[in-house]
This record gives sequence, structure tokens and C-alpha cells, in this order.
Amino acid sequence: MVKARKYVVKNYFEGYPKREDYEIVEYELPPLKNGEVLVKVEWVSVDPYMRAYNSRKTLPYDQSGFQVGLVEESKDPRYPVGSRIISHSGWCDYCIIKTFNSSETIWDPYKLPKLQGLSNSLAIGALGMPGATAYFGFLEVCKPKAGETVVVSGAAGAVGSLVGQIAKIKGCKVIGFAGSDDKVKWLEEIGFDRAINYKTADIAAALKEAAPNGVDCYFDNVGGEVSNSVISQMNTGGRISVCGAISSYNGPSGATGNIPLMTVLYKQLLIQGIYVDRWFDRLDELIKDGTEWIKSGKLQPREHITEGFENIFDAFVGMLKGDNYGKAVVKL
Ligand SMILES: NC(=O)C1=CN([C@@H]2O[C@H](COP(=O)(O)OP(=O)(O)OC[C@H]3O[C@@H](n4cnc5c(N)ncnc54)[C@H](OP(=O)(O)O)[C@@H]3O)[C@@H](O)[C@H]2O)C=CC1
Ligand SMILES: C/C=C/C(C)=O
Repeated sequence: MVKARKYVVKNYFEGYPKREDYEIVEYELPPLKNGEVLVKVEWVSVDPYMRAYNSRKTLPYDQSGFQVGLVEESKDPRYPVGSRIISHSGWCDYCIIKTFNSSETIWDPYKLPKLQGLSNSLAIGALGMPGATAYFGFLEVCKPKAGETVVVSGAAGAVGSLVGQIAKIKGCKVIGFAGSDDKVKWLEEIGFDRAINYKTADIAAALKEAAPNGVDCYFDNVGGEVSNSVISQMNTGGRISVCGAISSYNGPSGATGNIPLMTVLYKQLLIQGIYVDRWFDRLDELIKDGTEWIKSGKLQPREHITEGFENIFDAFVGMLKGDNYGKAVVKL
């Protein structure tokens, strides 16, 4: 019998999640049935949607989340012992994964892609769900052209830092918004033309100065005041990919600001919400371009690594508060 631990959410969060909103439950895993694998979890992801979706859940619930697991026992020949599996089985150290519906959506289990010697953790970061969000959500919706000006909010995070670098690969001028001077410095080091600390700058004035000819594409991770300023400075025919609204997740609900609709009208802007699921059947395109770009040094996916099962909660809240540069992951 294998003893496992998992995080169970007991409460609806108020403001930032608190440790007492979670309980770590220890339990014995039952024997494997056909179509199941037992995995030792190696990497766990902490993501903003875990905060955003809490109010829609029925309590108590097991904390979901992407993870990389090593198969230690298998009753599915597609996943032999020693192979690795990506699943959305959450914050646990061991678990049994049902593999019967694998690879139908990004939330179903799938085999660790071939990463050509890159860290397996990238499969839940730049070469997994956040990477697909950045790659497809930016290229398919913003349709950037070389020479255009692209603005990214949440620019130093998992999705945003990839969007900005992909925009540079595509020949765009890139401006990022992030929450500290040190993040601004890092973004400029990895190739952003300008980065702006949204906590201290006069947002509209700083953007006007950085993008005197206006903004063509906006990849929005945060919503709120930053987005209102960016949208107000967009050029005719501009494209906006609405990826997330983290500025509202931990605060009063609906605090997403006021979109300047008359600008949307006059400038004939295209605003599209994106949900990463829709591109899951094209993950191989991300893996191909992403591994190539990373290996050639064109794309530098930074990871913010926390160690230890006991520290997953702290990594989660740290990410929500902006501790992370790039993708926040936990190594078990
Ligand atoms: N639509 C989809 O399919 C998907 C959407 N998302 C969304 O994309 C966004 C980014 O996710 P991800 O890259 O994983 O997370 P990040 O790695 O960007 O981490 C979250 C970041 O949000 C920033 N932040 C926190 N509070 C605020 C605030 N009040 N205003 C502005 N920024 C804030 C912090 O950076 P800082 O220091 O700069 O404040 C923090 O580092 C989220 O909104 C998420 O919900 C993610 C994946 C898929
Ligand atoms: C899949 C993730 C969605 C959000 C809103 O973060």
C-alpha cells in the first residue's frame, strides 16, 4: 500500500488564500485497476486559475493543477513503468491516474512530450499549458506583423514573459508591464524594448512615451487600469487577446475597470477572449517551435522553483503576490 498526501480546499477564499483554507490529507492509495497508473509526482504547477475558479467549486475539493509524474506501477501498456505522464491530478505527492480518456483535452493525462534534454518541468510551463496559452493566444489572435508595437501586461510572469519573447522573435517592438523595478530590468535584459513598473509609473504617460506611434497588439493578462490605458492608446485595427484578469482575482469581484468602448468602436479594435483548451490538439506545434527556440537561445523560459510538498501553498500565494519571475513551479 502506498501512502499519499494531497491538498484539499476547505473554504471559499477571501482575498489572498490562507493556509487554513487548505488541509493536507494523508491516505492510503487502493490497488491499481486496469487503465490506471501509480505515479510519484515530481513537479507541480501553481497557477492563477486556482484562485480564480475557487468560487465556482463545491467544497471541499482536491486542489487540481498540472503535474509531471513518474510512473511507478502501471496497468496501461501505453504508460510503462519508468515513463512520465503529464496530468491535471493536482497538489499531491503520489496519486493514481485514470488513463482511459488520455489526450482528449489538455486537462486529460498525456505522455511527457520529447523535450530533447530540456527540463521536464517545462512540460507544465513554457512547453505545456502556459506555453500554449502564450504561443497560440498571441499568434492566432493578435496576428502580429514585424515592426508592429506589442504590449504585454503581466509581462514577467509565465505567460507574459513568453508572449513578449515570441513577439521579439516575430520582429515586433515589445513593451511590458510588470510589478517591480527588478522585473523591469530582467525584461529589458531578455530583449523587451521597454518595460514599465505599473505600481510606480504614471501608466498612460509612460506608455505614450514608450509607444509614441500607438499600440497594434495587446496581450492582456491582468485587466484593470493597465488595460484601460493600453486600449486607449491602440491604433486603428488593433488586436487584443484577453487572456486573464489577475488584478481582480484577489480583490473585490468585478474590479476589472472600464473598457473604453468608444475607442474600441472608433479604432475598430478586435477584442477576443482566449481559453487555452481550444489549441490542445496543436500542442505538437508549440513543442516543435518552443524546443527549437529554447535550444537556440531565442526563447529563455525562466522558472521560479520552490522545493517541497509542504511549500506548495506558499509558492501559490507567492505567485499571486508577484514573487515569481517566469513560471512558478514546485519540485517535490
Ligand atoms: N485564458 C487562458 O487559457 C489562460 C489564462 N491565464 C491567465 O494569464 C494570466 C497570467 O497567468 P500566469 O502567467 O500563469 O501567471 P504569472 O506567472 O503571470 O503570475 C501571476 C502574476 O500576476 C501579477 N499580478 C498579481 N496581482 C496583480 C495585479 N493586481 N495587477 C497586475 N498584475 C498582478 C504578478 O506579477 P507582478 O509582479 O507583475 O504584479 C504575478 O507574478 C492570469 O491572468 C491567468 O489567469 C493563464 C493560463 C491560461
Ligand atoms: C486555463 C486558465 C484560465 C485562467 C483564467 O487562468
